[in-house]
Amino acid sequence: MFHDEEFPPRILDHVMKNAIKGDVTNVIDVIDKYCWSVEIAMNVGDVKGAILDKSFLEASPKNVLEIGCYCGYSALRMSRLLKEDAKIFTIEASSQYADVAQEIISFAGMEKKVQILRGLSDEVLPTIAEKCGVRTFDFVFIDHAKELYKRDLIMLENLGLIRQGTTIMADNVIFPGCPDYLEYVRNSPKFECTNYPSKLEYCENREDAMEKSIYLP
Ligand SMILES: C[S@@+](CC[C@H](N)C(=O)[O-])C[C@H]1O[C@@H](n2cnc3c(N)ncnc32)[C@H](O)[C@@H]1O
Ligand SMILES: [Mg+2]
Repeated sequence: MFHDEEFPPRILDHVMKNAIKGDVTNVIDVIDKYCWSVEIAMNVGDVKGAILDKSFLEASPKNVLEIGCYCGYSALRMSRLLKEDAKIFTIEASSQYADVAQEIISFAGMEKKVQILRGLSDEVLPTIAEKCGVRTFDFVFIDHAKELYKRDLIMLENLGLIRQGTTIMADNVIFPGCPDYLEYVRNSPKFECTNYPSKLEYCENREDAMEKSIYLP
């Protein structure tokens, strides 16, 4: 259901034909309408997206990291809420998906606000600070392979890429789920956690949730 490799070119084509160039909110709406009515995709979606938006606004971040860009949907959502001098760095392992995301982000006019970093997270993270000129991230959205959430959060800690007060939002903590990540953040005195129950993207009856963890080492 979630790994149709032909979805990204289809959504790109749909956006190009139906969305308004340079209108990021319209691009997001066009993607949501398509995913509700034609086919489901693994974007965070509009329902959990509203939870992401709220946490993002509360954090008011300057440097944002996303792990798992896919077609650029969540990066575009966050880009609408960015402060003037702020930027999103989003890591994507698949070059096919990264190509599509770049086209959609540019179509929406957000290419200066969102930078895609191509490669596997564990290969990108060790050099990200130097490459991107960022010391620490203020907000992190984790939404890639569920079994890697914990590993990559520990990597962010060990590399010193998160600071006192950094907000970490993790998607799909119920479905597909990331039990080892939840166990780690909830039992660590370094994180203050809040769970946001919701539904799986573009589904009305499957439970999912996001987990917010504030880093307080
Ligand atoms: C759920 S999708 C991201 C959805 C996106 N955040 C959104 O809401 O629009 C997960 C993405 O993570 C990518 N991914 C999986 N493992 C990865 C890794 N180790 N490093 C970087 N990207 C990875 C996949 O190729 C896929 O595009
Ligand atoms: Mg997700």
